[in-house]
Amino acid sequence: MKVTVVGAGAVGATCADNIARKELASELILLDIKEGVAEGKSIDMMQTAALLGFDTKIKGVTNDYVATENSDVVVITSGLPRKPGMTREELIGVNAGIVKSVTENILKYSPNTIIIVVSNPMDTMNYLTLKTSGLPKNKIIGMGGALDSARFRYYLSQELQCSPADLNAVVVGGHGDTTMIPLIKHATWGSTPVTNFLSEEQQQKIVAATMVGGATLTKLIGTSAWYAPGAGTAAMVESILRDEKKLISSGVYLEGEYGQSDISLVVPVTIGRNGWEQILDFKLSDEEQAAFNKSADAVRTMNDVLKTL
Ligand SMILES: NC(=O)c1ccc[n+]([C@@H]2O[C@H](COP(=O)([O-])OP(=O)(O)OC[C@H]3O[C@@H](n4cnc5c(N)ncnc54)[C@H](O)[C@@H]3O)[C@@H](O)[C@H]2O)c1
Ligand SMILES: O=C(O)C[C@H](O)C(=O)O
Repeated sequence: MKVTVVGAGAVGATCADNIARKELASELILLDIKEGVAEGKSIDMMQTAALLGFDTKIKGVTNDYVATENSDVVVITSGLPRKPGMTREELIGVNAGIVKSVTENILKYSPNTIIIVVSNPMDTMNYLTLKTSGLPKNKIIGMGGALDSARFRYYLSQELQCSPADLNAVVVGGHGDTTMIPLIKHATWGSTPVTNFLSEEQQQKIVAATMVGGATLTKLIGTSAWYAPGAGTAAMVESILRDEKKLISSGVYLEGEYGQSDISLVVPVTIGRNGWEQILDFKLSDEEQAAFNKSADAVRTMNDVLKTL
């Protein structure tokens, strides 16, 4: 199997590192526009192979799309990250141009690939990739829910003093500070609702912390996060290449599901060899559906900005 990761920055390199360590692919191409960066990081990672014992061959290239030919999966992480105080949406002007040109270049050499979009603002970048590529909708998947749901489980586990591995918790909506919706009433510990163990105040605190999870880290670090984003993206690559059909909430193109159409939003989906395969209907309450519709309005406003660029 062959995977290409575009963007050898913090998230792209971490994602590549996770893919190699798990031996998800035999061949891994890391591509960046900055001369030498992808080459250097690839050699650095390959020098861990003797220590970690993986067989994946990682090759770094500077803007050489020929090397990406016949990729089974392509991950797009190229683009600017936000700085403290910024929203993800403020990145649209620069990142839309980058994501569009990367998608066009990728398709020249891998016309049937599955694309995972990471660059922000993810919901709009995923929509843009779908419209630019003309690929079937199942082959374009936005990474955001994998990360936000992992953060949700982290904050729940801190409050419950339990293992995040024992928690099932899903975030839907947009991948934005105000658009994501951690579905706390659907979250379980074992098979019991977490709400049985948490006061209303604790629940609100967890939901609020999850929603600004990315902004909190950006403020602390000075740029946005990469360990969990890289791991979340690699988990999606794993579910595709191993045909695991794992339930991973992800950005997908909706055609009536969850009451929305002609938009990419994060919903619970299974991910397997065909890309995203099924959308699960979580039967949102009226209040949750209203929040989902509000997120859709905000994301649609950003999608409209694409027409002005
Ligand atoms: N969806 C999510 O959950 C999520 C999580 C984390 C980061 N992100 C987003 O991912 C993107 C990358 O974040 P990062 O922290 O890795 O940033 P970074 O600055 O460390 O890396 C970005 C890389 O993209 C490269 N690049 C820019 N234009 C390119 C082009 N045309 N072709 C190839 N490479 C190009 C840059 O040279 C740089 O190496 C940002 O937009 C960030 O907001 C999204
Ligand atoms: O917060 C960001 O801007 C990056 C990413 O979307 C995240 O949630 O970590």
